[in-house]
Amino acid sequence: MAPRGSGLDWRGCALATPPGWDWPSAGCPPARPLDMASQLRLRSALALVTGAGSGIGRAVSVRLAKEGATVAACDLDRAAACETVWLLGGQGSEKVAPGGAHTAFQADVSEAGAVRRLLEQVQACFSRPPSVVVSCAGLTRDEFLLRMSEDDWDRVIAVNLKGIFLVTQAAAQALVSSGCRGSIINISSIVGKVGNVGQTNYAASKAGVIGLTQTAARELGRHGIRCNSVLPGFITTPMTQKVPQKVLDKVIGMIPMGHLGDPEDVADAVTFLASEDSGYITGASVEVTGMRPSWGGRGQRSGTQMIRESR
Ligand SMILES: CCCCCCCCCCCCC[C@@H](O)CC(=O)SCCNC(=O)CCNC(=O)[C@H](O)C(C)(C)COP(=O)(O)OP(=O)(O)OC[C@H]1O[C@@H](n2cnc3c(N)ncnc32)[C@H](O)[C@@H]1OP(=O)(O)O
Ligand SMILES: NC(=O)c1ccc[n+]([C@@H]2O[C@H](COP(=O)([O-])OP(=O)(O)OC[C@H]3O[C@@H](n4cnc5c(N)ncnc54)[C@H](O)[C@@H]3O)[C@@H](O)[C@H]2O)c1
Repeated sequence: MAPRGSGLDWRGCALATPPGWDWPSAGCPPARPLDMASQLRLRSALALVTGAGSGIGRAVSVRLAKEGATVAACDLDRAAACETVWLLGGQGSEKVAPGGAHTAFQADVSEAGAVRRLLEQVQACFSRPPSVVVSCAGLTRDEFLLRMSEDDWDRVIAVNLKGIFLVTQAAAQALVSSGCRGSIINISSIVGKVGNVGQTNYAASKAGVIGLTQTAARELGRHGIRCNSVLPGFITTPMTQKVPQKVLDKVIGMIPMGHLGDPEDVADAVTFLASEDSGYITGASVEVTGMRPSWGGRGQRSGTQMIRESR
């Protein structure tokens, strides 16, 4: 165990501290004024975020921490997860986050043993299961169907679909055995609903996430565990930076709001679903696309618009 005040967590990862914060002399970062604490929707929640090292997962981690959650930031890339914990600033000190400091974890979500160990480590670190679980870990291996390799199919299904099965199952088992309520949010994609050229593997994985989450919602509701999917459209992250510009130009032309979304737009929807503000919502698929649902449905608001109006 790293010495208290060393600025390092139990694994030796950098604890969330503001740049230049000198732990030994400065003590813990100042606690928030009480009135702000009372406004925090996720005060005392422990949130496990996979894919927390980049893009949407990093934005989700930052947003949940701002709402008072303690974040267990997991990624295949340990250094990236540690960087996210660092970015969470001093909000993770024990003074402010009752559940303990934000902490980084490394795991490959497509491996059952790694996911089992991840949940064991999180519970050992915080003495409780995560009550909020957000699966953002994912990847693309785009190619036309006529040319797609079996390996490209297998890897995308293993991470994007099996990974969410493993994390959802392990988290639900921990919550049910401890009698705790929870909110599980799985990041799918609008592609899982409408398909996309060059993405038979990815679209299948994301469609599977929707069906998995709807079924989990039916089974886990009796345990007080809600399960919902978020379906982002094109969001500006490293994942979309690989898309040929001519394709981006085509798709942007179809987006009524005329621009790609930001990771923070997705984090808004995730935070709503993580909090009691969505206490009677489960099995839902919230689209965050800058478009009307189904890419042009008439007279409906997008998920982002609904979230913003609910504030
Ligand atoms: C009314 C219903 C509308 C439905 C619209 C659906 C839009 C979906 C938007 C997706 C939002 C969510 C994405 C999110 O989940 C995160 C990601 O998945 S980001 C990655 C998204 N990936 C793609 O969109 C695939 C992009 N394409 C490629 O990577 C390559 O084209 C590839 C498939 C690898 C093939 O490469 P290759 O060099 O062999 O061919 P070209 O790139 O030259 O492409 C040949 C022609 O095909 C056109 N093309 C390719 N992909 C798309 C596409 N996704 N949508 C439309 N057209 C596409 C490309 O423009 C070329 O056309 P042309 O010959 O006219 O130049
Ligand atoms: N960016 C978009 O336009 C968009 C749209 C819809 C859905 N999504 C989904 O949102 C999620 C996050 O995407 P992003 O755009 O932030 O991508 P990103 O590439 O920026 O981040 C993905 C993160 O997942 C991690 N990861 C990959 N494989 C992993 C594994 N096996 N185990 C653990 N971690 C792993 C990566 O290291 C990375 O940090 C993905 O599931 C993606 O499919 C993205």
